[in-house]
Amino acid sequence: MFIEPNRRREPPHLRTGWIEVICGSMFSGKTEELIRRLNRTRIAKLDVRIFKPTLDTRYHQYDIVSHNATSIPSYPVQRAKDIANLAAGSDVVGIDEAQFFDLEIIDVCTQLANDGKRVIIAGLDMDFEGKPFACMPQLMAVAEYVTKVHAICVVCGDIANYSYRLVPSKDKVLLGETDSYEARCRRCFNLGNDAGRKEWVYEDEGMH
Ligand SMILES: Nc1ncnc2c1ncn2[C@@H]1O[C@H](COP(=O)(O)OP(=O)(O)O)[C@@H](O)[C@H]1O
Ligand SMILES: Cc1cn([C@H]2C[C@H](O)[C@@H](COP(=O)(O)O)O2)c(=O)[nH]c1=O
Ligand SMILES: [Zn+2]
Repeated sequence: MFIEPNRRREPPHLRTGWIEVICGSMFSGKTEELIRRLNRTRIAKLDVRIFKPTLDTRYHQYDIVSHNATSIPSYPVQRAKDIANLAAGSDVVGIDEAQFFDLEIIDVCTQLANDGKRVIIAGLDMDFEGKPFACMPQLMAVAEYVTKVHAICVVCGDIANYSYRLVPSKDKVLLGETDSYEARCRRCFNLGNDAGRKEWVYEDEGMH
């Protein structure tokens, strides 16, 4: 589990910010982990501002909602630079679905951290083809802390690192959930449609 650095007692002129990236495949718990960290900052009575791209309307227009139905209110914004203005005066900035923001999000997060804020940003590290997704590699490079979380492969039960697309679209951006994506391990992702569903044979016992 990520343990937060405790730097609250620094006087404001000495306060340094930092960037935390939470990344992984779909269903890996990125949003749950983001919400967990943000809730703790609210308990600490810090001024927290939370953002998501307007594009992400899957579960709710305003709230950030996990696949497990935990949620937290957010400001939907169209462009990364909108965050810079709306975050003025805050202590902590939370951002979900980072992969959908324009590349300016890297400079925006850097400036917020330079201004002494804690920036917690979650996003998909890879797209449906297993390629790095938009701003995510650069964000991981400039972050102080990177947490990679994993889902469970729905084909074989191993640790899943990939988001396998079940529908034929080749568009980079295609919103969806279990209707259009599966969490898969490396092997089952590479096998594609040939990946067989789990059917264990215990040789010792001759059981299925
Ligand atoms: N294949 C899976 N592996 C792990 N969790 C899954 C899977 N499918 C659904 N879930 C659910 O998704 C939750 C994580 O959701 P969420 O935090 O929204 O993930 P992410 O933001 O990474 O897509 C888990 O707690 C679990 O209830
Ligand atoms: C792999 C992949 C995903 N998407 C979309 C699908 C979902 O709407 C989000 C990811 O949400 P999550 O909180 O991580 O589950 O991204 C996409 O547009 N393109 C892709 O390649
Ligand atoms: Zn697998």
